[in-house]
Amino acid sequence: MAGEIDVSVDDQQYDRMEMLKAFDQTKAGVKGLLDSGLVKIPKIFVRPSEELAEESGYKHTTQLIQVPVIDLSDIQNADKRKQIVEQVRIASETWGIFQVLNHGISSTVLDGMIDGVRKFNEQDVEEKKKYYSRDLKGRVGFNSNFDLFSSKTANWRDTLGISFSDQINTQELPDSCRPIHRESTVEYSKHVTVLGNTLLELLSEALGLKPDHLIKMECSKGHRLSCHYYPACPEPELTLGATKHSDPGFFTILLQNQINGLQLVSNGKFISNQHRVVANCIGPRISVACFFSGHFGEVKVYGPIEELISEEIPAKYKEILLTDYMMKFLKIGLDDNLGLNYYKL
Ligand SMILES: O=C(O)CCC(=O)C(=O)O
Ligand SMILES: [Fe+2]
Repeated sequence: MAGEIDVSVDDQQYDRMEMLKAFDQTKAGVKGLLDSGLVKIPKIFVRPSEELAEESGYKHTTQLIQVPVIDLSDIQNADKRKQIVEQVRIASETWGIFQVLNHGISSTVLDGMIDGVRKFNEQDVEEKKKYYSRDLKGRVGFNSNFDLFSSKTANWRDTLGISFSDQINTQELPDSCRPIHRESTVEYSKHVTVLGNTLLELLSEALGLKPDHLIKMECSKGHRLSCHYYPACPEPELTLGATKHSDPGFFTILLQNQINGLQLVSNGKFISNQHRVVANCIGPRISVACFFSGHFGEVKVYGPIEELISEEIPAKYKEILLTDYMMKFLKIGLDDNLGLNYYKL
């Protein structure tokens, strides 16, 4: 139990590393802290007020911002598709994020996934602990803060990561998927792969490429579901659910329950949106980020697409080995992580 190890705030004897280790050793995550009855958040979660301030460029969730919304119905109709591709181009150039409607995934499948994440996190803690792991290459692993020991401040969330290869075979999945309701996760993964390929076609067209260009580059070859659980926080004004970062990988499809929390900053052809998640006094907020990032250990080299380079628009990024890029991202952790910017020419 989290309560057995003292991770409470103590200004006199604050040893951050010891506190991080103690927290990690509970294997019960942030939810475990909350269940132990704490009313003040441990210091490892407390952020400097400047970082938390609205002035840091974020729109506060109470000022609801409207990201571009793109309706995918009638996508096979040539005229409608042209309009959709144009919307995707504009949204990707200016926001780096958009919401999709009529994406073809039923609410039964979406709710099943969210419900599975909730049940996993709210099951008997001893059962959940069996999945606690810091092996970032593992197929299935639960932990609190993958970057716990490299980040400046811990995030108020727990995450179950599940990696899928392109061919999903239920039987091939380890038994450890059971607690998160293997069937609903597999079902969600299948649907999100179809949607991912649809989006890759639209993104290819929006870049002026053949529809199958990005799919042929194997941008949707594998994906990892990061199933986040943001427990209600007793002092949400002192911490964050997730530090400001932009995602690794080619693109991300995000599913979330009814509780808001995602905040955006828009920067400057298709941008990688920087975002962070606030902590809430209500909860849990549950989200599932599906990262289309190829496989870990992939020896494939990626660089700017030839068709998109010219004398006027020279290559802006170096060629990279996918595995090196992903390992670098994970080593740095979320804090202000700008992903591809480290590979600018
Ligand atoms: O929970 C969210 O809304 C966002 C999660 C996220 O940014 C991530 O997993 O990279
Ligand atoms: Fe993210």
